[in-house]
Amino acid sequence: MKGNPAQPLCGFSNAVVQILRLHGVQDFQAYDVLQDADLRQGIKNYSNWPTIPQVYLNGEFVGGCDILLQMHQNGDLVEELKKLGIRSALLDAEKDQDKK
Ligand SMILES: N[C@@H](CCC(=O)N[C@@H](CS)C(=O)NCC(=O)O)C(=O)O
Ligand code: FES
Repeated sequence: MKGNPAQPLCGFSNAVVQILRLHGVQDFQAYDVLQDADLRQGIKNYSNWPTIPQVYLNGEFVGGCDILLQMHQNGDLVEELKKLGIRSALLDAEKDQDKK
C-alpha cells in the first residue's frame, strides 16, 4: 500500500484498509511502498500487476482496490476469508440487524 493502515497516503490504499476493517480483519501485514522503491517495483513484477495497493490472502495475490471492492460487494470476500478460517464481522453485523 501507500502509507500505512493508520495513515494511508492514497485513496485506493485507504479503501482496501477500510474494506478489510469492515470485515473485522485488523491484523494484516502492510508494507509501505513509498518507503521502498525496490518494493514498489518488485511487487508489480512479482504479481504482474501494475498498481498499488495489492492485496494478498495467505500469500496469494487477490487484486487491487477495484477487485477487493467487487469481492466485498458480491460476497466473495466473505467466502475467501472463511477459507482462511476468518469469520467476517459483517455476518455478525447482519445478524444483529435481523434481531432488531
Ligand atoms: N484501479 C486501481 C487503483 C490503484 C491505482 O491506480 N494505483 C496507482 C496510483 S496510486 C499506482 O499504483 N500507480 C503506480 C505507482 O504509483 O507506482 C486498483 O484497483 O487498485
Ligand atoms: S497516490 Fe495518487 S492516486 Fe494513489
